[in-house]
Amino acid sequence: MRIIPESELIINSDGSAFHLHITPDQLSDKIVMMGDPDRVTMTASFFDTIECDVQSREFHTVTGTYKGKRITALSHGIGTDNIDIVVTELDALANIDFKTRTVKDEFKQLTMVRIGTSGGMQPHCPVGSYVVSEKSIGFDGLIHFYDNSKNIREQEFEEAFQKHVKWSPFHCLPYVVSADEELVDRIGFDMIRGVTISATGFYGPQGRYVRLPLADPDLNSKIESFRFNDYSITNYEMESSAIAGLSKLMGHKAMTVCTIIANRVALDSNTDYKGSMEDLIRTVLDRI
Ligand SMILES: O=P(O)(O)O[C@H]1O[C@H](CO)[C@@H](O)[C@H]1O
Ligand SMILES: O=c1cc[nH]c(=O)[nH]1
Repeated sequence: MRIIPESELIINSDGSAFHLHITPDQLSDKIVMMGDPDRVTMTASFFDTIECDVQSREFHTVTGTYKGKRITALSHGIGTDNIDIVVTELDALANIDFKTRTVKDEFKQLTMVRIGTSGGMQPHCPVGSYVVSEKSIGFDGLIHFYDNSKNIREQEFEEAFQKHVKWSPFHCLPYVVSADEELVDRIGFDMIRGVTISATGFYGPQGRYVRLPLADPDLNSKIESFRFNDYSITNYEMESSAIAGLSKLMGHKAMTVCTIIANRVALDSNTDYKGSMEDLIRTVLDRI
């Protein structure tokens, strides 16, 4: 049996995972995750009991109970590079024996729902709407570092997308992955379903022109007009592709749902989204 070296999986002296700083017993198998550490505080304010509250860098974790369910809420910060850390450490907390550094005989499946903010790319995703990422397109390239990614990637969709937008050879190959179907049906049954791009930045990589001119100023209009079967691209955010991809490779269930805070077609935005976020968090907590 492989013993995972200390350098590959760093465990702190208190027995916690290197970045998340939580111990295996502090993790529930039902997890809600979000970029903003303060959103974890908001989520925990809906809990009936709090078991632990741990803060380390941008990773804020609270485990507690909500209507009798044990749930962990945690912040992952911004970007798919953080998701590599978070999902790998969550999986390790659940499936690796930290004492023997070996993979446990029995697999524990985690359920992860990301509750985020996002920019709408279609008129039917206005500010304030909730969009479930039925599929995600990763502009980030993270999944290509792992073996077997071709088993979970939707290559016809990827090829059609690259052709339509005339994808630059300077970028990583975009990958398409689906969220967990059962989870999407259970949690997002009354929400807008769509295809979400996980971008590698908020400005240029999402086609925002502030001061630096864009390499391809027409990319967003090509993204808006792209169709594959009945799918159109609905929104931009920065993590769902890696969450869906890594979870699928590891055997966990995951999905992302976002409240739309800017619409790139209507050119409007709303920074006062606390109420809409609170409603979305409560809905996910009720349904997870
Ligand atoms: O509101 P969160 O969950 O952070 O999600 C979105 O907001 C951040 C950018 O402002 C990115 O993390 C993006 O994915
Ligand atoms: O436009 C947006 C809004 C929130 N988060 C993003 O990544 N993009």
